Amino acid sequence: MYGDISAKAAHMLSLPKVSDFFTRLIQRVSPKSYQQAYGEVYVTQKFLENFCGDQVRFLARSFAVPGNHLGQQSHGFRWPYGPVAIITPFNFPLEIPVLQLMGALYMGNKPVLKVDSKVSIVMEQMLRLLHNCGLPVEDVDFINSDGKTMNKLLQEANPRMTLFTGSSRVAEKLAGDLKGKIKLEDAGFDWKILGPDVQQEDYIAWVCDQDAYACSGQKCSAQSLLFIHENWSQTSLISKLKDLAERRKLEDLTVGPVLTFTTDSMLEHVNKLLEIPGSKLLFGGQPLKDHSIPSIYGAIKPTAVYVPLEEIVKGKNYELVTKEIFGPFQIVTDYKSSQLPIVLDALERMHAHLTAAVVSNDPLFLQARFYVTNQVIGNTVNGTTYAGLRARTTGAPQNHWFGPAGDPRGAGIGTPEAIKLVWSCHREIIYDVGPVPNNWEIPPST
Ligand SMILES: NC(=O)c1ccc[n+]([C@@H]2O[C@H](COP(=O)([O-])OP(=O)(O)OC[C@H]3O[C@@H](n4cnc5c(N)ncnc54)[C@H](O)[C@@H]3O)[C@@H](O)[C@H]2O)c1
Repeated sequence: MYGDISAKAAHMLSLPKVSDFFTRLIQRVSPKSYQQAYGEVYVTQKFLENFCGDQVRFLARSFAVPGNHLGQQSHGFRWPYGPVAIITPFNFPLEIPVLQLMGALYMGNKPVLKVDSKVSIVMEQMLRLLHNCGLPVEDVDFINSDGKTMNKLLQEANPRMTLFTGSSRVAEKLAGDLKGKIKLEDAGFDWKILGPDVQQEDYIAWVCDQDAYACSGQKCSAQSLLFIHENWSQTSLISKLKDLAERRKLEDLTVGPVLTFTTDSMLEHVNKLLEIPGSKLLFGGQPLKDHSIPSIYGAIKPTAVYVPLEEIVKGKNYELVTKEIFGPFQIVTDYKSSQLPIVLDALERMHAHLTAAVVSNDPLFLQARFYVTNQVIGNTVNGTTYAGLRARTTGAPQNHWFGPAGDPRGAGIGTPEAIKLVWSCHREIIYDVGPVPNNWEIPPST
């Protein structure tokens, strides 16, 4: 049934009239450019296409292992949790709730869904579309509430599993309140390393701009810290980055309102960083002008602050530098080859290992081998890591696993592996039907 629902819903979302409706609805509540909002609709549609036909059935593929005697065999099953909850943030009003909701349903659960109330109209409309495509109305409960009310509901209803996507603060609170019966997709302080091989400067500057500033930096995968190898100092990468950032404008929402930080709080953060010795403002650092964005939201120009590497790793600065600012903001630093171990130490100390990019086509730089201690991939743990010249931190489509690593509570989104991991548990049924051998006698007690 869910294969059929997915096929119909994928078809509906492929109709220009419908995809345009959802794109514009997303834009109304989560300010981003048309292209970025459309990206959500597109990924959602492709995800639904992936689970048409028998693909939902195949998600629950089981296996059997021969037993010790005739009639015995063990079967491993992916088993649903039953009553589950899904909590999702404001920044992806369609993609995150649809992908997680359908994953929960595909694996046979009964979910209650709570989307951030600022943006939940998008999912309300999408549920109507899904009902129209055959989703039985009793299969999903949809609640609109604030966080406090949802917290109470979870504690009273006691779902067997809750999937939380949002800030680390709420994630940790819920992990305690729900006694660990939770999977998390929480904050990202995502980094990118430009390796020693300098090439394709324009392309790499463009990807950096998109990663840091698209959706005004309000993606959990947004580039927050950029490490640039000293070989790039001969290039005009920074000035290109500045030019690209300055192209962004409020009129088309290529930069726009920040929903969870005010202008003052972001500028105060910039000023605190500028007190660190050797740091400097590369560009931005000013409020947006000529707008009517209410002051409870933030509105700043795309901003980059340079902080020297040796200052970043100092105890007193580290926490400040690695604070997630959910807005158009990034830290930039540089490093020499001999300083790679310091870079790796800075990455290791981060608490949220979500996305990362290692921009290099030098395989020895990318890979770690046990006798080379300072290479990147083998020394880091981020769940979604892009490696190679075209590496990015954002843009993970439905065909890439997206989620943190290194935390047993870490969830994933999008792929069959993510769905099976998050929305089902392993159950083994050992069939042992006999026959009991004809000559069997009661053995001595053991
Ligand atoms: N890892 C990921 O996949 C991912 C994806 C998107 C966003 N994020 C993170 O989300 C954050 C931004 O989103 P946000 O500001 O909406 O996050 P948030 O934590 O404030 O809210 C997330 C959701 O939790 C609800 N909530 C808040 N308090 C709650 C409580 N006590 N009990 C139950 N529910 C509660 C909110 O109403 C909302 O629906 C950033 O930190 C970002 O990195 C992570």
